[in-house]
Amino acid sequence: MKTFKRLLQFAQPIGGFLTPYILLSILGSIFSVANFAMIMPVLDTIFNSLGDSAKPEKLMVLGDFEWYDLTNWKAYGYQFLNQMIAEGGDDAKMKVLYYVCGTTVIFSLLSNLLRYATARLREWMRARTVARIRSSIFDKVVLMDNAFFSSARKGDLMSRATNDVQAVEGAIMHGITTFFKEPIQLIIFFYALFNISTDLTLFAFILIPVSGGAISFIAKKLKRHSKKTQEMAANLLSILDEMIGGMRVVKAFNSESYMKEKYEVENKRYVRSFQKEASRRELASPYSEVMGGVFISILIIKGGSLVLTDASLTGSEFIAYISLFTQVLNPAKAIAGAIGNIQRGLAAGDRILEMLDVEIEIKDKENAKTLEVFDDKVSLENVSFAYEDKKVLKNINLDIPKGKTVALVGPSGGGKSTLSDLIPRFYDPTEGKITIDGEDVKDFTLHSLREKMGIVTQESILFNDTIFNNIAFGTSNASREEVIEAAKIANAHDFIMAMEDGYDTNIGDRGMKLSGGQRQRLSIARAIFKKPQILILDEATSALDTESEKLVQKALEYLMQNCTSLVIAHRLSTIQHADEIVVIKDGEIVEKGTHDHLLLQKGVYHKLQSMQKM
Ligand SMILES: Nc1ncnc2c1ncn2[C@@H]1O[C@H](COP(=O)(O)OP(=O)(O)OP(=O)(O)O)[C@@H](O)[C@H]1O
Repeated sequence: MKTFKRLLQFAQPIGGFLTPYILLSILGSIFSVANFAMIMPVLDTIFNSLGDSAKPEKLMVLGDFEWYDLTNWKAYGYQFLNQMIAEGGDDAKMKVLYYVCGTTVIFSLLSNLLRYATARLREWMRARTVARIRSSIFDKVVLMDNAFFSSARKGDLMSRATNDVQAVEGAIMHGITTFFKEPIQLIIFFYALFNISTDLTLFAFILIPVSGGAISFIAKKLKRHSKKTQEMAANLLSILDEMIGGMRVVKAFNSESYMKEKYEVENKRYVRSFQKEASRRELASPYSEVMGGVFISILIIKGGSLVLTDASLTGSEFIAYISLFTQVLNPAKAIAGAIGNIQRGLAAGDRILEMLDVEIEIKDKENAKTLEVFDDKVSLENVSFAYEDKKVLKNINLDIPKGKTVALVGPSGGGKSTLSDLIPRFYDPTEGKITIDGEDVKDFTLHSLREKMGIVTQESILFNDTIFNNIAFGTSNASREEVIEAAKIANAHDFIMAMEDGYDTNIGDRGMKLSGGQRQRLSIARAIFKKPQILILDEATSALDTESEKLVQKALEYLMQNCTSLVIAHRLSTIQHADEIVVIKDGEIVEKGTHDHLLLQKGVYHKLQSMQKM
């Protein structure tokens, strides 16, 4: 119930929807009852019991009787029909029949029009609510800490945002119908049934809880199973996602059958789980059908005895009662069917809410300041960092003075990328702090902090969009001149102009239509376009051939002149001119100094240099 309530909050403001929805449902149910009640005059006309009754002493006048007592409405209607018969000629009864059937058609039309209107309202509500859930998920994912993405599988996230949202969609639709519409229908139908026969309806009431108890028992079992099935669907999606992402490797290593097998195993587990769940869910419907059959039979026996022995019920009333009762079963069945669906949706809803509830650790603190200008230096003070339990950086002290270039070098896995991730706060240090001009970076808003930084990573991360939009990424009113200028500095202009649509060429998913070097030059252009004050280059030129590397290197050097830069490089030739070179090994700074100074030391840097020369 808590989950459902929270999901319903996405439907706010719900008042504007519920009032017309409930009103339309009430009206629809009234016309539906009236429609079924018309069977009484039809039967009474055909079986000749109309027109035989003695003339009443005083004619009933509309508005003169209690409107809530349906027997009065029946008497009024019969009085009207009797008059028609009394005043009509030989074919009066036939005319009455036409009249009654015409009215039935009108009632039927009205009740169905109203049903259609409620369905439209419900669909509108559902679409709006689900769109909001989807947006909330996206908004949350955008804000999530990087740490979340290393521990959670992408497929699982995707599955929550697609399959689970779909299941919730079904649950919301059924939920709205079940909680707001069907009970109204049930009340109105039961009101009519009580008016026809109190005895028979009281009797029916005894039977209902028996089936209700059994249905909720099935539903409970269903929920337990559901969560497992959703998780398996997420696994399937994960494997597919991994396979598509790693297609080249899968093919190059002839691992198609390995992947297929992996997928098949998971697919079979999913099917088994799904079947188990479906067989339980589908049980609800035949089960309620059978219960319905048993119900009706028992009612016919009881009602028949009221007609035959007691004579407290007329034949036409009895038939109308039974046909109305079959309609009562519809909302009751809908509720039973919906319980399963709602349980399924709630299990999915739990998974969605779990994701929305993930605590975001890297966020603006209260009263965070805007980082206006950067004047002096970026400092790492006794910084240590661990990915969960794995300590990756140990007690790092480092200054990056304004306008200078500091290079990080060292053996693979030493912690260079991790260190560079701490400055834009992709992660926060586990110990120590990072300051800009003496102030903790945590005191600044994330937006103003990251606004000052340009980052180019080993992997060029591009989006399925035009070249122009990829360079001007995140800026809505970028000028063409500025974009072109950035591309020229990054040595990307020429290859862009050689493409079919120039800057308006779409580069495909993650820039698939470009070569590795072209992708890298675009991400450099993107960083240049931002005119950053602090530049972080993590293997920014690794995917370039020697020729373009030289050109890009020049561009970067030009850029670095005006920037404060932190450069990570494996190829030491690219950072020889850095103001300071910092050697990181196993999470610790082992050497620091200029190129010449470090060579003289004959330590790790010297060793790395000699290895690259070989
Ligand atoms: N998201 C992560 N979760 C857990 N451990 C990680 C994560 N990212 C990196 N590591 C680990 O942290 C250590 C440092 O990694 P990092 O990428 O910072 O090293 P690096 O010096 O940049 O390496 P390379 O030069 O190969 O890029 C490695 O042992 C790596 O396995």
